[in-house]
Parts: sequence; structure tokens; C-alpha cells
Amino acid sequence: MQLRLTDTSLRDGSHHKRHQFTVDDVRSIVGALDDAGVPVIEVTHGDGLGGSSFTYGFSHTPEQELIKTAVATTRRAKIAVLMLPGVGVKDDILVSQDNGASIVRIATHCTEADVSVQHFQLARERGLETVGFLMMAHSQPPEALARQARIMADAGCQCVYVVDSAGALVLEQVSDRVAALVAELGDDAQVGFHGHENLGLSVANSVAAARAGAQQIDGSVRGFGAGAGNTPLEAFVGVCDKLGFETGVDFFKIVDAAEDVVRPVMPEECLLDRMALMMGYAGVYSSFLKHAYTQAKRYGVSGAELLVRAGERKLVGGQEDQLIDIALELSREEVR
Ligand SMILES: C[C@H](O)CC(=O)C(=O)O
Ligand SMILES: [Mn+2]
Repeated sequence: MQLRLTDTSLRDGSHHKRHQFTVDDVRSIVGALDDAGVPVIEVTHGDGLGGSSFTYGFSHTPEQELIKTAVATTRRAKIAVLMLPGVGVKDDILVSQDNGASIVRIATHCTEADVSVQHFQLARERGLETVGFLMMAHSQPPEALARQARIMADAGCQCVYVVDSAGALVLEQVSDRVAALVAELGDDAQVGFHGHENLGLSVANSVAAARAGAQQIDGSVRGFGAGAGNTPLEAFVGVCDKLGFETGVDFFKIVDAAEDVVRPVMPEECLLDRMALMMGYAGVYSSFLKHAYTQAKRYGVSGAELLVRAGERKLVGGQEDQLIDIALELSREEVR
């Protein structure tokens, strides 16, 4: 069986790098991944097009410069961009296409697929390939996710992803969700899976997704992504070789890329440490990790407790400022 892999290190890794990617980083990573045969490479601010802001963190280099560099560097791989409606706007899609991106991935919270309809319609009218991201997929049962996937597919989405933003899903919880989407969508759209490593299961979860019928799988070389990182793509390629899934990616080349090209660009390794584990356990959006570190330090409170409470409040992407509220709550409790 054929799997199409997308590397997200130059987008999800942007969270870990606090959005400080340079043109040189993009050139070296895209060059190495393209040479290894990775078919799709995503390049955008961590929070998608238009994410460079006070709330999410300002980019070192404008994302459109990074996208242009990726397009100029790649020989075979397609360049994808991510957008969250409301963070980015329709014009951002058009500018990205003018700069050579050919796949647009529209991400919504997994109960809000309806906000993506106009973006899929525009992207298809313009001849772009489309992917939909149902984020925080652990928070909804399979049948609810399938209904949201149907909204995306009817709007023109060609592959709907189960996105384990919190790294909170465990094996059958992935396959049940993927299978529900496959059953709902049939030939109308493919199904994909995007994992995070917060419970140490991203590779196993991606295998479960593929076995349940997912045809597209995300990963980031060296796990370079938010939280404890994404599915380490080089490990997943090796596992696919052993299980007989065809990826078209050269295992030895991607292992060298991870070690020699990607690791030097990372500020530090992505760790499965206390904070990351809390995210997986409590079901917290992985992109909150750096914000939680910042607020925990600023208010002198426990980052792990901050994340557990973020999970209890069921915060979703875009509610980063609520971490300040929780930090104040914790510091008030400590004073008493
Ligand atoms: C904007 C988020 O970082 C998208 C993503 O990668 C996820 O939800 O996971
Ligand atoms: Mn992610």
C-alpha cells in the first residue's frame, strides 16, 4: 500500500523554534528532504498563514519569503501551506499560490469545519490541491468527526486529516476515528493523520492510522514540532519499509538529513518531558507549550499545573491568552 508523507518540520517546527526560521534554514531542510524523496513539505508560520503576531509570536523572516525559498529550492516535492481561517485570510492563500505553493491545508477546531467552506471553494477554483485539518481530534468521538469531515469534503477538500494536536490519542482511538472518516468519505476524499509525540505513541498511532485506511501521514524530521514534537518522519519511514507500506522516501537519506541538516537548525531536541507528558495526558494543544513556559516563568507558577488546568478548561487553539488567566489563578492560590 502506498502512503503519501508530508513533512511539517518547517511549519509545526516553527512553534519549537519560536517562529525564528531563516531563509538558510528553509533552503537546507527543503534541499535535504527533497533529495530524500519526501513528496510534500509544509512551510508556514507555526500557527499558519498570518500567524506572525503578538498573540502567537512574530516571525523572524516573513513566511512568504520562506515559501518562495522553499519553492525555489525544491526539485520534486510540492510545497504546502497551512491556514487557520480567521488567523489567515483568503488573500494569504492567493499570495502563497503566486509564490509557488500548490497545496493549501485548512485547519479548524474539530467541531468548526463550517468556517473552512469558503476557503476550500476558493482553493479549488484556483486549482490548488486541498487538505483539511480537524484539530484536537481527541476531543470528539469518531462519528462527530466524520460529520465534520463530510462538511470539508463537500466544500472541496480532497483529504481530511484526523489531527491529534494534543498527542492525546491512543492506538484504537486513532484507528476508530480514521475508520469513521474512511467510511463516511468513501471515494469523495482521502483521509490523513497528523500525530504528536506527547504520550510517546506518534509512530505507533501513525501505523494504526495507515492500517485503518489513512492514505496521507504527517511527520517532522527529528520530530521537529510543537510539544514533544511530531511523528519523527525518519523513524516512520523505517517502520513503513518493514511493514510494506510504500512511501518513496529513502530511509538512509532521511536519517542523514535528520542528523546532519535538521538537528543543527533545532534550538534543542523536542523532549518527552514533564510538560509534554502533561499535554498528552490532559489533552492540551501542543502549540501551547512555549506559551506555558513563558507564563509559568513570568508568574512563578508550576508549568505542569498550568497545563493540567488548560486541559480541564478544554482550551482550543486561539485561547493562548487564557494561560495568563490560569497562571494568575495559580499565583493567587499560592499567596493564600
Ligand atoms: C496550528 C496548529 O499548530 C496545527 C497543528 O499542527 C495541530 O493542531 O497539531
Ligand atoms: Mn501539529
